[in-house]
Amino acid sequence: MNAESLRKSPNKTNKETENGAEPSAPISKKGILTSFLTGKSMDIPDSDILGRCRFVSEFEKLNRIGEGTYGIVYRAKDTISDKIVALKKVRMDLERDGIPVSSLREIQVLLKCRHENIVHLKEVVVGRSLESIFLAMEYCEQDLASLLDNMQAPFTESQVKCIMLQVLRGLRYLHHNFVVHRDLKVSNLLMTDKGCVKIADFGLARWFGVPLRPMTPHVVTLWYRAPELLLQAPTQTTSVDMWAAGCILGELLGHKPLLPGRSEIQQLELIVDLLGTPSDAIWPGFSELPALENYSLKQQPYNNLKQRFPWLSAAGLRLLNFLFMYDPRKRATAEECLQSSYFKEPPLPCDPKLMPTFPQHRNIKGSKTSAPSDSTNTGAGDQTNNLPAISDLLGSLVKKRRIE
Ligand SMILES: Nc1ncnc2c1ncn2[C@@H]1O[C@H](COP(=O)(O)OP(=O)(O)OP(=O)(O)O)[C@@H](O)[C@H]1O
Repeated sequence: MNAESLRKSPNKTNKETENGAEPSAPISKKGILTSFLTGKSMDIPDSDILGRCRFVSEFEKLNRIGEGTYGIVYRAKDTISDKIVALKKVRMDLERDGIPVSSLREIQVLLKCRHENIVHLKEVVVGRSLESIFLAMEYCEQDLASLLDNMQAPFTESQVKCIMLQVLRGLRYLHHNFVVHRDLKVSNLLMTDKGCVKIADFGLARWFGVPLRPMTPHVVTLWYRAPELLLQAPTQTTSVDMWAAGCILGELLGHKPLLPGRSEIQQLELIVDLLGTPSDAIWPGFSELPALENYSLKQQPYNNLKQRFPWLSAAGLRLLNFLFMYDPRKRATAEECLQSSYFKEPPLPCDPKLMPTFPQHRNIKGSKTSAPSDSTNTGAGDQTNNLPAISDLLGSLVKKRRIE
């Protein structure tokens, strides 16, 4: 496994846990699904809410740009508007209940999000068979993981600040709207050739509320996973995204992954090596966390962030320390980070438009791959009178799955 693929999925476990501790509600009827997808009342006719889906044959596949756990992503041209889009083919779980719950979540969250630092889901597109669904998203030329692996010179501090400000603005928007992303990492940060950073991949995202309900702890790719998740705290909040943001800031500043653990135990050890051993004094309730019943952390009294980043200003170190508060209740919020003096002192964040442009290696890398199976000519002209609504389509795919 090379650094790029490790960055993308280092020990990601249990990407979705339908049978875990998470409360769920049955989805089997079209109306319920419509309400799930839109958050609107179930008695509004589906077509009024969701409109009609276009067929994928209206898109010309250009090349494959990425493949994740839940789908293959293609660069494609919308032949009606001539615009370039990213077309993510949802990987169906035909052995089980059809459309993966992560894809339903991704559609549900993205349909409601509209922010320049969140990838924009333009529409849901269908293939010839009911089993093929595609997400047509705005196209971003780069993802940060591939960029970091391929760029000649590392980002300057002023570019790092520019990227982080955009990530934090995206997070502030999500958290204000009660969405926790839960899988923030450099490979899920995309960048346009205008220097605009977008948070992507909402397959693990959730709405949270008060009171906090238990969620499965095995989320967030290992390197970016917060200590409360590693120690199996039953509830999780937006602070898991903030820890991941701290790891991303460290990675951008240090030009390599900050905490590249190979197992959950090693991940905890790396955290303790960097930040010192937590205690009930700094993190009330720490010693009662479930994982500590069978395991004790090694003793390491020092915070080594300054040793790791000796050149970083006091404001930069303060920000990192704030993001790496062990106690999730004390950890920085996105809003607090945006106020940090680190972003107001030299070197100042560069203007996104002044970010350098990078070679679009992804457009070449995947070009040998075959077309999405439904992008062949399906006689779309004959079909346009009979387009299914998103809710009809998903309703027929979701058989008996229970989702939150
Ligand atoms: N809108 C987009 N524009 C350009 N590239 C994209 C876009 N969306 C996704 N990609 C590329 O496709 C890859 C996989 O996409 P995505 O992360 O959404 O899939 P996934 O199956 O949910 O992945 P993972 O296994 O990381 O959870 C990304 O790393 C990125 O390189």
